[in-house]
Amino acid sequence: MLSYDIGIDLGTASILVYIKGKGIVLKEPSVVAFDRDTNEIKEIGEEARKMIGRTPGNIVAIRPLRQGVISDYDITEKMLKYFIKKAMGKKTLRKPRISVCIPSGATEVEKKAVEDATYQAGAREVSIIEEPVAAAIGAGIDISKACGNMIVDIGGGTSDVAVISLGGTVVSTSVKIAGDDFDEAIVRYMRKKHNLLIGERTAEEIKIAIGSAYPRPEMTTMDVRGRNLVTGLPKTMTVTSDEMMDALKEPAMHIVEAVHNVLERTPPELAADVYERGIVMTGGGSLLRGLDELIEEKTGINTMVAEDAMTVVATGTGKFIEFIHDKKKDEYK
Ligand SMILES: Nc1ncnc2c1ncn2[C@@H]1O[C@H](COP(=O)(O)OP(=O)(O)OP(=O)(O)O)[C@@H](O)[C@H]1O
Repeated sequence: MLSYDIGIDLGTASILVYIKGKGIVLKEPSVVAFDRDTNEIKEIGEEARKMIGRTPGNIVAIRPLRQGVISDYDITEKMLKYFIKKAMGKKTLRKPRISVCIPSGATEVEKKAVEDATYQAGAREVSIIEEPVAAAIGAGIDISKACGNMIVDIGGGTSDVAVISLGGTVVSTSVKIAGDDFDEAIVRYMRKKHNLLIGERTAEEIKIAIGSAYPRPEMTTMDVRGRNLVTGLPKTMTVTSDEMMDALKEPAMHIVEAVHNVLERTPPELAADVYERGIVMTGGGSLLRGLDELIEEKTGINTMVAEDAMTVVATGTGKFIEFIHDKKKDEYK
């Protein structure tokens, strides 16, 4: 019978769906637009995102997940249902097995809420996986061994740092400093240093184009348009990658501190494994230029960014189903 194994990366910013044998089939913003008067859902995902700031008063666009955890249960359930249906298409005969990943800091109550919502959304079997474990599987690390691996997963709203071994998290921390904070730091820098007001979208563009956390061999520049706070008029000015390094220093160092904090609490044997095997970075935020070099310099541990850093969590979540089934088979042997 036609059935699917599905992995869902339930992110604050976006939802990714992985189907075994097909790869990533869906990537959409985790946004829902609904009518406040009738409680009726108007749009979900990309269409809902387009409605932000453009809706009449009674229609509101919300992100039902905050820091990767359900803040509005009913809406999350409907959103999950919608994405699962959209990802699977029409030809399914049997309910899918679904694994969903949640941040390592989530509570039991939050875990249960995600699990219930997924069952309600039409799953035959649900497994909940912690984000760093999913990231490790997605990055191709064999997590079934008694060997320490460090994952630094930097998303939009949260960064998870974890040492995992034998399929579970041994030590971890979750900090609310990630990709979006880099954007905010750039907005603040431009206002303070240049009296230029820029939006967060522009800040993100600057970050991706010339942002850096570590000195580059050559300086790059970018023309930035904003509003001069003194005259109130539009203004274009050139910013350099060196300036952006200055702007991003503080949030980047927060992430380094989180890595230090986890290393300090890691049992010696596992710490030795991490020193030997290196640190693997995942998530969109890890794509900031030089962040790997900064972590490497400050910890003395070889650090690399995983291939397809933005999709490894979703891929790993999907592959987790095979992992737990293999594990169950081993237990019955
Ligand atoms: N090339 C790039 N350089 C720097 N940052 C990038 C790049 N591409 C994407 N990002 C940043 O990655 C972040 C989004 O990452 P991701 O999609 O992994 O987050 P998420 O999983 O939705 O969030 P969370 O894990 O917090 O729930 C955004 O802040 C975005 O600006």
